Amino acid sequence: MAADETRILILYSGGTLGMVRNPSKGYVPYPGFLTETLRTQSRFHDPNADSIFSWSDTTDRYKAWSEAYSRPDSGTTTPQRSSNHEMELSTALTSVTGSSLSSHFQPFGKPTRVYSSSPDGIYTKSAVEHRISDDGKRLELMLPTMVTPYLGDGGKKRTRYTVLEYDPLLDSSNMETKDWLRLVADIDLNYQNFDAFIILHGTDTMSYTSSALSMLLENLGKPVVVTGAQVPLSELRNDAIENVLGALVVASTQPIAEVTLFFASTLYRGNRVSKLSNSALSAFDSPNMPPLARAGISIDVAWHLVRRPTRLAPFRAHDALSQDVVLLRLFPGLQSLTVRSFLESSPIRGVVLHSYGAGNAPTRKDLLDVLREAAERGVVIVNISQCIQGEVSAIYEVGKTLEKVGVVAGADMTPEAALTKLSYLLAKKELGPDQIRRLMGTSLRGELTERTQVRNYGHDRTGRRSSSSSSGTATTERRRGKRVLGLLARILGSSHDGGNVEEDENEEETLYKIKDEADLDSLAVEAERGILPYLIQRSIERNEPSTLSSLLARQGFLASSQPTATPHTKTATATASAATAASSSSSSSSSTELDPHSSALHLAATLGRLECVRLLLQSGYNVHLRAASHSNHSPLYLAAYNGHADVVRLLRSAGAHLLMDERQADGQQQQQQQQQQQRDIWVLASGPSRASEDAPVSVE
Ligand SMILES: NC(=O)C[C@H](N)C(=O)O
Repeated sequence: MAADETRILILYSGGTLGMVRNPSKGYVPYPGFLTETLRTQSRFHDPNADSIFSWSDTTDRYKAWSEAYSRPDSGTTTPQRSSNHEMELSTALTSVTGSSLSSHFQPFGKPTRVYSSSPDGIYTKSAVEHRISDDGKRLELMLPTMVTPYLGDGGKKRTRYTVLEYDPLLDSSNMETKDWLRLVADIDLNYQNFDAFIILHGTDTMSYTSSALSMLLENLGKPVVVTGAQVPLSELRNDAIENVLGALVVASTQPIAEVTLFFASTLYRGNRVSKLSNSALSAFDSPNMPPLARAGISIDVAWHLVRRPTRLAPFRAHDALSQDVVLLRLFPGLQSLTVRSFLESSPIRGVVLHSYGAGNAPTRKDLLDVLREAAERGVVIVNISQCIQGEVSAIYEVGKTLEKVGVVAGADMTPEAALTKLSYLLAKKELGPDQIRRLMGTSLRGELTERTQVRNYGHDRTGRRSSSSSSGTATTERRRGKRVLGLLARILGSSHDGGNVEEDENEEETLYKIKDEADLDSLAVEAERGILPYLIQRSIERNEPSTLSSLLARQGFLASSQPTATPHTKTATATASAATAASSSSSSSSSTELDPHSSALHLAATLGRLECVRLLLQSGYNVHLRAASHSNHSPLYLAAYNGHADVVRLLRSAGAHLLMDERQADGQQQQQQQQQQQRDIWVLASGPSRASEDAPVSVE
């Protein structure tokens, strides 16, 4: 596979988007329909890059295409409709195998290897070959691929994808816990061979699935985008095309290594969404957190909200969920007897309690006694609010009473996130109820806003800059800003190597005689915006980890306190418009964001700067990305190619693996590199990297 292609695996579990109307049963998912629809539309599949989509980037190219393809004998983009439908269909079908219509039915692209964790649960009709593995546990398929027209990056990249279609396809109301585990197992089996994953899913339980997947996929280094539609592809007017195409583009072009949900031009964190409408095309919202991105005229990503793994740990797919969990919604008049029999009649180990308002419940002793007894038996009870927006904060006495009987606050989690997180934690045998209670109030995958987070990041939950939080750190930040300017002067002005510039504050003060503090603030930030990437590069070249460390800290702060470009939530109408107003004055692509396309890690890997590589990984630089400036290679390949075994080892411990085309290239490389030492490094770079199974639950 070429390095200019992003490779995506689509796991198609079902849902409205691929349904066809059955006269007696209503909409039903129909095997093969979705893949065929995508294959026959050139915006989704353009194997020879000869569709109008690949040739309309300039007028000259369109003219050339038009002259070649619009001659009277060249056919049209859709089959002509005749008055006789039967005849038209049979003519079209004959033509598929013949020649005249073949341009409308593009052949599939070259097949690729895909694994399925469920040997009996796959639609194999379009597979070129398939066989059950010797241990009977998985299905190995050669699946044909589809490839988009060239997109983004100046038209030099395109996306090659393949669809692994589940059988039976499910209306998502029929999804169960085992189906989530299956999706996770399939991502795990195919993790190294693809750059990103898309899950096509019904909307009804999509937010449960995206929440569960976010918990089960730990230290994720690649995008996993869940999407679906309200209106199926089989309808002329539908939202499936926009959603699938949008998910493909976002997954291919934005290195957001999280489980996300893309719907109606909006990308949400997967564990922050709920389905709020069954009639609007914009069916989802993320009431307690702004979206991660909006696909408007351009794709605006709120990079300061995007999570990046900062632990040196490989990707890990978890394979267990507890089903002993329930949702319990309070309502006026709820009888304690009902709750008691509910809690005692089944093997319940976890309860998500839907309380009122800011986490309030009746203070009736009989009801509280039932909850206390359950908590004492080890049942973990988590309090979240019935309100769509807001958090549980125990500001009223009635709320505090719940805490006293052992109910823990679930902050601003959605019911879907709270339930699936509880189910994930209860499946961990090594965790006792108290540990689970503590973890339920801690952010594992960005599913809740921790109070300290609000203070540290200087944003409230609608994404506005929080003024109260920023003032406390202003002085420190001003000092750090000056320090960076000092570093800048030192690096640019001096030819001597090394030296710990960071500690030398007096010298910096003399370098910068500041007259007007307010001017300095904006000047310093502007200067840093422009110069930080360059300084980072220079500190790597000069192998100065301590300088790099302070530059990265500064970059991290500026990225997290980015005042805006934050796409707002729909539910927070009032505050959202304030957020939009605040954001309108600033650019959405400020370079103070941690540049996701930066090649700093590639440079450090190439030069063998071990400590710099470690610092970059701990600052959230993605271990899998290719860099155009480094022949489209991953950091791991560059470290191996340049013979830096220690860096290879470090990258492997952070989950790096050679990309598909690099694995093919490494064989040739080994042949050229005769020395034993060089051969060893490629073995090191391509060996298996698995997270240890008994690693403790991590708070990322
Ligand atoms: N729009 C949809 O996909 C709804 C469908 N019932 C499902 O969840 O599968």
